[in-house]
Amino acid sequence: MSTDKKPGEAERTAHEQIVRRPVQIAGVTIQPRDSAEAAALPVEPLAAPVAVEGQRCGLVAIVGKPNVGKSTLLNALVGQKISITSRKAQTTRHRITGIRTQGANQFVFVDTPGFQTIHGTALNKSLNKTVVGAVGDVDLVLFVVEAGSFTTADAKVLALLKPGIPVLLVANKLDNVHRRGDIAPWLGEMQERHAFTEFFPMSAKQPKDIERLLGVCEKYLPEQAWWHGEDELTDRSEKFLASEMVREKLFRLTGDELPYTSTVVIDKFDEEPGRTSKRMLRIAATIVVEREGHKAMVIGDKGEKLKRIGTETRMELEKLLDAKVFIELWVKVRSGWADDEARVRSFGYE
Ligand SMILES: Nc1nc2c(ncn2[C@@H]2O[C@H](COP(=O)(O)OP(=O)(O)OP(=O)(O)O)[C@@H](O)[C@H]2O)c(=O)[nH]1
Repeated sequence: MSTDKKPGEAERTAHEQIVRRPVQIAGVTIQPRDSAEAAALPVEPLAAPVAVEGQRCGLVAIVGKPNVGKSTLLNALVGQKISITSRKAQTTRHRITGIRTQGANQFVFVDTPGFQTIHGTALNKSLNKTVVGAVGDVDLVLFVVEAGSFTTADAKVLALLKPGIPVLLVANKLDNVHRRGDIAPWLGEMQERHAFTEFFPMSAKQPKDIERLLGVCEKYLPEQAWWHGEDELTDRSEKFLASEMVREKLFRLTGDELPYTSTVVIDKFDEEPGRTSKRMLRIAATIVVEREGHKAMVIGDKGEKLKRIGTETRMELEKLLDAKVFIELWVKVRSGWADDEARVRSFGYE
């Protein structure tokens, strides 16, 4: 065997050397492409990533019934808006990963749609599947409820949690509780319901509470190398974030009249060479509603509402993506899409 080293080869880590042998991942043997010599070596299972000293990294799921503040909490924990929030229940429809790297710790958060208990549509079945998938294999679950309250809808979410995974009870919206003395007996009742590892009364709108919560979550992260780069905020695409942003403005600006079954499809997401150093994005999106009446509601008087949805989305996306954004919005009526499984999938739901 030749001992000649190419320049720089001496600096290779032990982990890189192992990857150059044939390896088995999920039962499949993968041959290295560049070395016939290495291919002759015995096949070895791929070693786990070598932990960089002191690094911790783990998955934290955020679960709870609709409207308890999960997305607000995720955005605050990540320190950037990546999940949409609104006063209207059931705005979160996808599993969203938010990443926060702080000191030696990398928290990978998974936000889930509020568990749907009322309607049995194809859309709601798909949303519930996302929740069950998200809580299966994580290091910690943040079970979010409104402080002082526990309803049947909360109980249904709690019943989904698998034994063996630590669950922290996040009693959110503490700022809405005027009689703080009521919280201690309520926590006692909660203790009876589930073996929560910790109780955390807080407000997702209080930066101090967010820092304290990160401190508590830290000890549940296993010691292992980070999965994401230090600057990464989310694993969702910019296109996805754009559709979520349109959806948020849509719900915020149409108030309670527009049913939550309205959705947004991105038809075009193109990056064009800008004249300055700033990136330039050209986006076209269609808002899909169920009835002609909803379409009129979204367009508004002389197109005023749709124009505002477009302007507010553009302003927020320009900040988030650090780019100049042009956005064009359309509204289409597709009756019964939330009941149609094929259509639910074609709109990007699992
Ligand atoms: N007063 C108060 N309001 C909060 C707090 N956290 C969230 N909210 C509000 O609660 C509402 C719902 O918040 P979201 O973060 O959208 O809730 P969600 O649980 O993600 O909702 P779904 O997407 O329906 O599952 C919004 O109006 C938030 O501003 C809090 O700590 N205090």
